[in-house]
Amino acid sequence: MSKCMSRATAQGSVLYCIAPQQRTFNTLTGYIRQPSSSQHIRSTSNIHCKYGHNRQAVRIRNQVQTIHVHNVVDSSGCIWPHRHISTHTRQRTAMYTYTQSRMSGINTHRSASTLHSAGGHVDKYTQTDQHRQASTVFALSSAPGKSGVSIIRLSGPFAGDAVEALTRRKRPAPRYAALRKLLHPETAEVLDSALILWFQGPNSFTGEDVAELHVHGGRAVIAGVLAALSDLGLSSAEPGDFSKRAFHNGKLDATEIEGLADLINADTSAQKKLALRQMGGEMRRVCDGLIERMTHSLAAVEAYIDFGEDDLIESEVFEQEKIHVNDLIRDINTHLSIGKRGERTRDGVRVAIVGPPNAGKSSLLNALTRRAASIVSPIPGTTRDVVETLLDLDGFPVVLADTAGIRETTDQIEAEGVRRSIQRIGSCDIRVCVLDGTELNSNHTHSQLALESLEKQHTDGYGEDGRFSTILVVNKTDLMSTDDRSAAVAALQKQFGTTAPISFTSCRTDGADISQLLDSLCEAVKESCESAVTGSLMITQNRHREALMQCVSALERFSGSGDVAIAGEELRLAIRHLGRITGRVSVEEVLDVLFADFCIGK
Ligand SMILES: Nc1nc2c(ncn2[C@@H]2O[C@H](COP(=O)(O)OP(=O)(O)OP(=O)(O)O)[C@@H](O)[C@H]2O)c(=O)[nH]1
Repeated sequence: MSKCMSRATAQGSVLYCIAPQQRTFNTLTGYIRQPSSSQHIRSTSNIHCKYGHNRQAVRIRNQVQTIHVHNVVDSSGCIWPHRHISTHTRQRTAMYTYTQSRMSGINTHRSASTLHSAGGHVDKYTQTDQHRQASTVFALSSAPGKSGVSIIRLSGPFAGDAVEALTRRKRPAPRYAALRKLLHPETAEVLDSALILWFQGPNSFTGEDVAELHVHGGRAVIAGVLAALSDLGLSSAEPGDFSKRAFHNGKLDATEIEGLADLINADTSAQKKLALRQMGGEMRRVCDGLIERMTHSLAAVEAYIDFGEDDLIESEVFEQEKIHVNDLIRDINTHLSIGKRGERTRDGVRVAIVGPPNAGKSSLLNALTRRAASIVSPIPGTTRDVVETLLDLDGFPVVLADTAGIRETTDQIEAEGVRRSIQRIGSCDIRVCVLDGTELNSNHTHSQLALESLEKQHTDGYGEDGRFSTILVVNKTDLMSTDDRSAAVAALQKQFGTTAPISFTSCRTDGADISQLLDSLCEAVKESCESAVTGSLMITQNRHREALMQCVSALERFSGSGDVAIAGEELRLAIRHLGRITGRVSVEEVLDVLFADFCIGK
């Protein structure tokens, strides 16, 4: 085996490393406790060692099979003991530590040969050590870019050591902020003065050891600290890494993680409230309650299958459980019947402004958003496609869409726009149908066509929640007389009934009057979300809805089944569907209940 000698120098210290020339051997870093010195020594080859804070270690990165590190000689002539280091190919990082007490026993002024013959100061290599650094992740947890303070978060078994290596002091007491200087572990360069928070696992967000470094939010500071952590052998966190660790350590379930993501993305107060509720575990509690009930039923059915013939379990058990399951179906359907309020609050209520050309739809969108989001012109058919913009209406998120004016046309592009408008009428939550008040009483064909499209898409004008989900807007009131208004109301009520909300607006460029419409729209938007913010259950994602619906289907099959074994399978399937929402369900749960409730084995 060929050997190479690397000579490392830095600020007057010299370290000689003699190591085999291994194909896969890339980097060797060491933390050598040296009370008299904390200088960093960088090798001229790809090996480098340094004087670190509290212990000596030799870390080998990359995929290394066998490393022989022979004489390591420091500047004072000491030869560090011979060692033979073997690692696995799959181990990315191996770490060999020398305890403080043993190192302090080494007389650094003794001759090289004396020390060499003394030999054997290597601590036992532990499997855990190999993975500690690599399995510890770090990331900038606050928004990137310049800021007053930025937070870098570390999570994993090496988090505390990393803090000590950066500060060259003991880690702070858990949950107490401590002001510390951060120093580069190799160069001792001052990186920043930071506030450090230490959370001893499992009492942390991820359930692991976690440290937060509150550094000054300059780009160079952040880059310096991140590079130092990388130099320490820690891994950069993947997106969602911290939450994933929290999930795997049982700190958060899937719905709470979704709530956390929603909270971070919340733009309006309603979205924030909804996210906080979900993050607080409301969905989990509902699901856990339902799963518990199903698990009891399954336990009873399983017991009947296994012991029914021996008359240990009464034969009515199956029928009794069917009653319980029917109650479950009713309860889940109640949750589903609340509609898409949670999803609307999370993703925004879809409001479409529809109507004939030139009625003032784009003008209205601009007045509502208070910016020129859509092109306004006296030429009919200006808007060709759906123009979407986001609006915060009294804390509720709204996706407001301007659409092409509905009319018969031979222009292919405009016809496509009209098709999209009609499609939007059918798919949105609330329709705002804008009509030109000056043309309404003259049986204007375009207005009629737009109103007919509304009726076709939404036969009676009532939405899934049983409320009239279309607001009729009579625009250009600045050009209308009082008699015109009364006639417009009469005409619209004749077509849509007296409960149809009608608003009068004027979108003149020199001052819009849309207050009446704003009130109606706010009310409609609130109504379409409200129970999600205040009510008992919020289904915020389509996947929740689908899982609940699949669960109900399986429960219905259970109820309809005459075969207890098949019915048991359906119940198991129903539990699995519900378990997918929270990401937690296991066979053990069923076994636990089975044995606890029936005392089998007596
Ligand atoms: N006097 C008056 N004019 C208005 C009012 N609202 C809109 N207009 C004018 O009506 C014309 C058409 O307005 P738009 O907002 O482009 O109408 P639209 O419904 O989007 O038209 P299309 O793009 O063809 O569908 C423009 O000249 C506007 O300035 C209003 O309340 N009063």
